[in-house]
Amino acid sequence: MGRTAVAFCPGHISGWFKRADPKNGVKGSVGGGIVVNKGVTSEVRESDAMSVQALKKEADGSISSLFSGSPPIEYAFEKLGILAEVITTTRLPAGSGFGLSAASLLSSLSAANSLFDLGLDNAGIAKIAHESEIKFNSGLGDVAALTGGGYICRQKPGIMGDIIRNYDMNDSISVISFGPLPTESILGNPKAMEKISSAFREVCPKTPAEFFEISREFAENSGLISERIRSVLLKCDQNNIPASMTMLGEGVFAYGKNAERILAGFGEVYNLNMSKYGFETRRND
Ligand SMILES: Nc1ncnc2c1ncn2[C@@H]1O[C@H](COP(=O)(O)OP(=O)(O)O)[C@@H](O)[C@H]1O
Ligand SMILES: CC(C)(COP(=O)(O)O)[C@@H](O)C(=O)O
Repeated sequence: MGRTAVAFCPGHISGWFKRADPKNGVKGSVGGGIVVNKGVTSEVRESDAMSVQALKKEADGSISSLFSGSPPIEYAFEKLGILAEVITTTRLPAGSGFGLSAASLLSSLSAANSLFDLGLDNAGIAKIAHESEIKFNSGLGDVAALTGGGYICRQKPGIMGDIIRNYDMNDSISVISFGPLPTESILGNPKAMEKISSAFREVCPKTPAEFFEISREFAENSGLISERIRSVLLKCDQNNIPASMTMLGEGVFAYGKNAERILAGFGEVYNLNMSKYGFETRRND
């Protein structure tokens, strides 16, 4: 069996976003989100063929297969001229607004950097990951968000854009997901993106409460809230629990110690905390 390397990248829940104006040349988005402590662990193994296997860790600790093949990762590895067997593992549901496309890219590239001694730094890895996300419409701002931790406000697009990071989101974040909302299906829908742009406000939160207020106002104006999301949001409102829709996934994220109990009435709840750190470049240590 060939040599292997392993790396982790946190997830990222977007609360609000807007695609950046391509006129300024830098592709991506502006908006706000939370870097969360659960994400993707990637194992990269030397191989004479490229392959990607995505696995999910279930609540009982068992491992199930999510899917095989990941165009964004395969593209990034091809750009680097490397072949490898990549195995990603996550506790979180794919395609559900946790930024797992970005997290799987960053963790697998970080592990590859170590395994093949590529000499890339954080910015070098983020650049390739961001380029892959944009090419496959699998995300716009998650890579930039995951270059650090906290709850954030991205004021300029791209991985070198201005990002305000706050770190006082100390209570738990509970999330329920009713199923995937393939990011590309929204980003590739001009009408949906027009409504999303009109819902966007150029404001940045100073507190966790403000973060959820901005997120919720955006979600309400985005046209994306489904009936199932609406029923969860109403229950959270009745219990004074800050909550909004996970962007882009058919789910709800809610804040504070009482949130888990309220969300549990609707299905499986993922318990998360804000992560103080983003992805870490594994060097050839
Ligand atoms: N855990 C994962 N492992 C490997 N590739 C992934 C993973 N999650 C997402 N991807 C890749 O990113 C693409 C888009 O995923 P997306 O719907 O954006 O998920 P998310 O909303 O969690 O970012 C997927 O089709 C897949 O190619
Ligand atoms: C919201 C989204 C465009 C997609 O996020 P996800 O579905 O989690 O990949 C994100 O990349 C952002 O720019 O904020």
